[in-house]
Amino acid sequence: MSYVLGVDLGTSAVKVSAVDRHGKIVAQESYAYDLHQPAPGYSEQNPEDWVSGTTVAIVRLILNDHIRSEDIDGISYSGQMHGLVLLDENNQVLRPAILWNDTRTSEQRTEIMRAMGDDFVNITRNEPLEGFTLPKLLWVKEHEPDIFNQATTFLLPKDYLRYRMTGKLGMDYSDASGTVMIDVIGHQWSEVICDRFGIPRSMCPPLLESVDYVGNISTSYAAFSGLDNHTKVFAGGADNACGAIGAGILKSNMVLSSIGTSGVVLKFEDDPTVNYHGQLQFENHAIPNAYYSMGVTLAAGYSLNWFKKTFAPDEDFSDFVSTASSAPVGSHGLLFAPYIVGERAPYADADIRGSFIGLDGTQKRSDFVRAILEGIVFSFRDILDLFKEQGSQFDTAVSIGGGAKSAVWLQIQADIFNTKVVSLKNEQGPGMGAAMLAAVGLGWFDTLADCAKEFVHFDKVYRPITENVRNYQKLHEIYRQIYGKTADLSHQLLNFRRDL
Ligand SMILES: Nc1ncnc2c1ncn2[C@@H]1O[C@H](COP(=O)(O)OP(=O)(O)O)[C@@H](O)[C@H]1O
Ligand SMILES: O=C(CO)[C@@H](O)[C@H](O)COP(=O)(O)O
Repeated sequence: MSYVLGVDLGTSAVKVSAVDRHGKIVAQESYAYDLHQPAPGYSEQNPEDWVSGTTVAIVRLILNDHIRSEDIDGISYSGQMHGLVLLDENNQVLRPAILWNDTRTSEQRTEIMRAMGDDFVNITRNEPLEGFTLPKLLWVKEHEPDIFNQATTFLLPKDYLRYRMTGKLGMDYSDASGTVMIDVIGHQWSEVICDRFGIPRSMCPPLLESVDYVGNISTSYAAFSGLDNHTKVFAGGADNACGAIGAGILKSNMVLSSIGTSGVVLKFEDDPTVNYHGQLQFENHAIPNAYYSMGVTLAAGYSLNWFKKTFAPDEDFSDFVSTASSAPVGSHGLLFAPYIVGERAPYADADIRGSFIGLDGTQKRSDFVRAILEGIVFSFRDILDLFKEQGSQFDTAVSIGGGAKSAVWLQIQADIFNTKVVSLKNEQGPGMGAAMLAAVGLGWFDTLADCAKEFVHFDKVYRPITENVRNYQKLHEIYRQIYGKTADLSHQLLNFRRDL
């Protein structure tokens, strides 16, 4: 037998899938780790937890699922994006990783735009939002100069994991574009940006294509994990790029709707000159010389998790979510705006906070659950509308992530998008994308498109229901007003908390 491993290094857990030459997931193991929020807006993880979690999952694949290490021919990765990992001259981690959903960097964001304005957006094709890596580097430089001065390299989460498994430093373009430090079209670190913000060019790791072979599993990691050092390691990609590949989004008529901790609406870009002026993210793809754009809802599955953890901690997740089907479309007049950790798209506002609007004494808990599912999809619809304003047309939305496990949520997506929604047979978007990078890297297929034909299979189709579409259209008109009408109140309340 011959397998590849797709390592999906997520925010809540790492999932490792063993995939055969036909794209069948023969075994899968995962391991959850903690998120540390030491202050409002802060979000950190210990990089060592990623390494231990991945190793536990691999050991379980070998011992529990009887995947023989000599059969594992390749490994690649899908990684949570943007997180800053700082290493010293001995490649030791200097501080906890500052993650994509950490919003402490509003001042640095303003500073960057003040210094470079549109030039910055023209080079990186993105605004320097709080979640991205450059503002995090500048925050450390300003607030922890001793640490910054010891730093000789920075990496992103899955690059650190790959380093620990191979001893090789590098970063692929799809993840590097999320640092907002590369010239996206020129495919290189931007000297202008590094020089302007005093980031030594030597801190930037070598750039790789996602399918590039970086080396074999090192002897020391093989001894630690039970892997064999014949296993070839390929660079891997940003989770959203891998999610798109694993969901077969290889043409611009399809849109990806991903409900993980964060939510993503993503489009394959045929035209690299399209300009969203930073309102949407524009990134290098894991497919060589291709691009994609996306809008991110910071708290998608996270909103649902928060509600469940707070009000129904002991219930089974699926049972809890399915209670939404006992509430009607529109949740008896309850709307939820999912801005509970700030927002990125379409409102790049780290200080906005969420709301329930239309609370009524007759509403039940099921209305709240449904309102959360609906509010997240209304936020996705806002992003979809931005694509449509630029002339995009879609006939299919492919739904991935934990949220795609729920039939009621899939139907809500079809009704709010007014588009056919499909789920995947192997609901493993990013992990499958990672496995596909290894399969192409090994030469099992010539291109990712060829690999998709063998690996990606659609499952159920959810079609819009006309009456629901009409009602959701009316509700979306109301939902769209929430940001403008609550922004000032949210900002005042956040300042109140900060002053305590
Ligand atoms: N059975 C379920 N039905 C609907 N949503 C679910 C279910 N199980 C988990 N989720 C949602 O999926 C999210 C996790 O998705 P996942 O793609 O695994 O996230 P990540 O890669 O960000 O860790 C959770 O935040 C949760 O809200
Ligand atoms: O910040 C972004 C994309 O720009 C997030 O999508 C992260 O990449 C984390 O994703 P999940 O852990 O929610 O999948």
